[in-house]
Amino acid sequence: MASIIVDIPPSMSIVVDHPSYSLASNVVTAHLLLQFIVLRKLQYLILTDDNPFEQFCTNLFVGGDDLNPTIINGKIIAEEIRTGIAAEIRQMKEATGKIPGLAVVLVGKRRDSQSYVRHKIKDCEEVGINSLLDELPDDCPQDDVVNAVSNFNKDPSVHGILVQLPLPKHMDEEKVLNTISLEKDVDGFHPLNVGNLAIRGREPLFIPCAAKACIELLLRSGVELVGKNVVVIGRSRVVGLPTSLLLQRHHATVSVVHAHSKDPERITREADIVISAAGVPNLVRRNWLKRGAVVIDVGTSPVEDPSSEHGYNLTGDVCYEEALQLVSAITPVPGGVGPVTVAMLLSNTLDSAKRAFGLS
Ligand SMILES: Nc1nc2c(c(=O)[nH]1)N[C@@H](CN(C=O)c1ccc(C(=O)N[C@@H](CCC(=O)O)C(=O)O)cc1)CN2
Repeated sequence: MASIIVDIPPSMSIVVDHPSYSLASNVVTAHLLLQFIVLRKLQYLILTDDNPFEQFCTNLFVGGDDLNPTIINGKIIAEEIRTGIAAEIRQMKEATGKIPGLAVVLVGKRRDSQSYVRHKIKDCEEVGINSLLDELPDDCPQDDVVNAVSNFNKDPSVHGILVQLPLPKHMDEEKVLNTISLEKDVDGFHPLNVGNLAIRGREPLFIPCAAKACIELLLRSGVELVGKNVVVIGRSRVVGLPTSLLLQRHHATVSVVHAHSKDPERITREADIVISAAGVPNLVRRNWLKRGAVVIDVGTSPVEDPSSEHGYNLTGDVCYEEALQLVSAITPVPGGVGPVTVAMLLSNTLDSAKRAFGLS
């Protein structure tokens, strides 16, 4: 086992004998630890793996309960965005006599997908977007989905098309998404839109909604991104990958943690901002977080709870109660990223209609 000896002040010395000793190479931290030992008249201090050295010291000496974290309210932010979109659509209607149209293809009867699609259609109605829904059975051939998309591609009243994911296992998601016309790809999942998001100097026509929602939540909460260490947990097509790409466009230093990452706790603990999109309830515990970090929780997993109204609770990736004790800002689940994701879909659909009507 490695050890480190720090002399402070001249007559005293401190020996840290622990695997996470490298964190202690920070002399300020060592000073703080020594002060603690002297103050409490301790003979020795045991550091365990879930109580790493630096985090332990930071929590002790910078104070543990004075942070008063900001709860970032996604419902209010989404409402503000929708109000702006509704006003623009009213103006558009006055100027052109036309409104934007969104087409949704829903395959199967997954309850979560049905619920998300309902949210999308309801929010479309609220802001004045016309919505069309094509529902297909779980066991339909892939060609039926491709045909549904192709029909919407040809329909001039449709400015945005989305295929609700995930698709049933027998379908090739990539092939289906490739059939969506680039100009109507309001989810931003078409490989050309993703590729253009990844390349500096290129502009994708659409950016995936959850990625946009994360950035919107951060910027509207006054969180600076330039030069910040951001850890994105998860690398999915829907959230993790596009969010990591979009953050780089905002000049953040981005690390992506995934199922094969070694020591994800340590990597995440170094982040100023953590965006978690793993879909694993309560994955991120207190010891994953740096004091004062900003946390955006994209996870929404149903966790069984017979005492709740629907028999389950929507649970985020981040252990909320634990995180509240040391973060500076956090999004709740529900009521955080989800509603803003849908607002971003409406915004992408409006942008698409503006392009089609020559208004942008
Ligand atoms: N084609 C797509 N499929 C999927 C996407 C997507 O962006 N495009 N994302 C997710 C699901 N999703 C949108 O489709 C989504 C998830 C969650 C919410 C939301 O508002 N959640 C609420 C709670 C809702 C409830 O109570 O049921 C919240 O977090 O407060 C909206 C959209 C996968 N598929």
